[in-house]
Amino acid sequence: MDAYDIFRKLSVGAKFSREHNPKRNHLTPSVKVEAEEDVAAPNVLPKKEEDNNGITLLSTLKTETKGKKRKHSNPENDEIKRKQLKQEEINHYRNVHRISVVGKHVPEPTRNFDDFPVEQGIIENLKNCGYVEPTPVQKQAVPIMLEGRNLLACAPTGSGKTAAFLVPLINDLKGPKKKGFRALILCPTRELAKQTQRECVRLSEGKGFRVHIISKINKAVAQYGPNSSQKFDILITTPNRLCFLLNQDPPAISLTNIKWLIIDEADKLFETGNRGFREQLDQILLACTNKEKKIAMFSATYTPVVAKWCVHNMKGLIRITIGQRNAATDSVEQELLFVGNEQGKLLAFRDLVRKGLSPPVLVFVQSKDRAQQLFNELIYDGINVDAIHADRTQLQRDNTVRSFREGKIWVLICTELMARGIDFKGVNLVINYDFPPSAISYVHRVGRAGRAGRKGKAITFFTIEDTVNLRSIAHVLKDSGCEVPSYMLTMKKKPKKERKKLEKAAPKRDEINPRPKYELVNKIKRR
Ligand SMILES: Nc1ncnc2c1ncn2[C@@H]1O[C@H](COP(=O)(O)OP(=O)(O)OP(=O)(O)O)[C@@H](O)[C@H]1O
Repeated sequence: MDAYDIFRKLSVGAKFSREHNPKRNHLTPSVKVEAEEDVAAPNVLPKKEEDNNGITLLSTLKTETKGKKRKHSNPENDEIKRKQLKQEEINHYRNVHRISVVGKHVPEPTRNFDDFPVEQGIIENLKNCGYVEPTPVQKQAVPIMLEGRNLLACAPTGSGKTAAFLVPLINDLKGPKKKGFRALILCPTRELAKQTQRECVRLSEGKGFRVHIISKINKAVAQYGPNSSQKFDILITTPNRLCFLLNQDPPAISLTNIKWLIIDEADKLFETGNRGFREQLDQILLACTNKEKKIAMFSATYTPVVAKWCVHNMKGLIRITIGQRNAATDSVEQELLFVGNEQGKLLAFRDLVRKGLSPPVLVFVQSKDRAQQLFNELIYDGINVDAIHADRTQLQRDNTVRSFREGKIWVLICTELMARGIDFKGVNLVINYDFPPSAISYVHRVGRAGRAGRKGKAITFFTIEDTVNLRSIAHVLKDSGCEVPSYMLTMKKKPKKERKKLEKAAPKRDEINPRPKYELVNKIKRR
């Protein structure tokens, strides 16, 4: 009996199925070799996708499964395979943290603070701030800036963008030098500049940097002028103040040694007209003559004009976006409340107070006058309230911000001045008493609550006159997972001209509870 006979005897009654024999697939050499070779073949190198600007989309790595097959793996193929697996792992990590990148040779995101290739002292400072893990924008922006790359970063409000640019900047400047300013951080408001200065001092503790903010113009003219000792390192300022110094004859400040130019709230600084800073920005850019300088732009909102400028003017640019572009932070519960008319707003506000407000609360109005009018109303309701706007002196503004931070003021009425960047910890509620002038403004305003992962709430009053932007703002709410009536989403889109008009000038509104003049005067006097 040969082997064949033995097999037949043993297998009587047994059925063999090609499909259900697991060993077959496992052992069939052709299948196994094919799979291995497809991955290792040279034609599976990351497929480059050129976007409109000729930039490579690295996060869209694809694996081609068809192509030339090689019978034997070699070290070169193994290296390609290793690189590809690594890239897939990086892509996965980015997806988990909702990081998208556009650019060539984008460095991989850093997982933990201890992995940041920066001086240990800076890591200690981060930990001393109570930060446990880098936020997504920090994970990706820090390694990019550490490689000295130009960057445009868009990440939600309250997601830690300030530390994302300060950490690499502090590390790169190494220590104090007598070379004049080597880093310039531009912010749209003085309040934001002060806040950034505080964070910079905290994160650079132990380094001995001189972190300046232009507060008194006259003092600055003497301090930074041609006869200065150049003992400066980092300048944080608003464009207007800086341009004032640049416009002196001779210029009262030199930006020739600027190595890092950081533009915070970039889309605001790129706005034209009297509400924006475009002209000033152009002048500042011209004054930063160092050819080696790097530029990093940050904002919670994205506008095409900024992206276009960056693509054309920033060599080797990398763009990063965290989450969905121009979306409100998802840690804020948002509500749109129809209040009929101006009187309805005051009633609705008082109703909220009656039901119980949990401070701190920020209330946005569209103008200085209306901030004062609302203040005049609320102060007599026994609410611990104050107002901040451009007509108040610098000292008053500083005191108000401090009192609000310290919890001495519970309700702070403010204008668009405070919409961007200001980090009041633990703001529980934002009330848009006056409807925001645009969806972008809405995103920034509601972003004063729900910062650094905390929860918050935003209520936006609207009247029959606020329909121009209702649809786009309703979409922002919907995109961040909040409920909105379907009619708002399907409303007819208003012409761009009307929307632009609103961005430039606030609509006319009835005074907040007009009263006989003598009564108002008495109230203000008693303040
Ligand atoms: N890694 C971190 N872990 C925890 N908290 C952090 C971390 N990084 C920053 N923060 C805190 O998060 C808060 C928001 O940070 P930051 O002001 O930088 O936000 P932002 O992204 O610039 O917001 P905006 O767009 O409104 O300007 C701050 O209170 C900051 O101290």
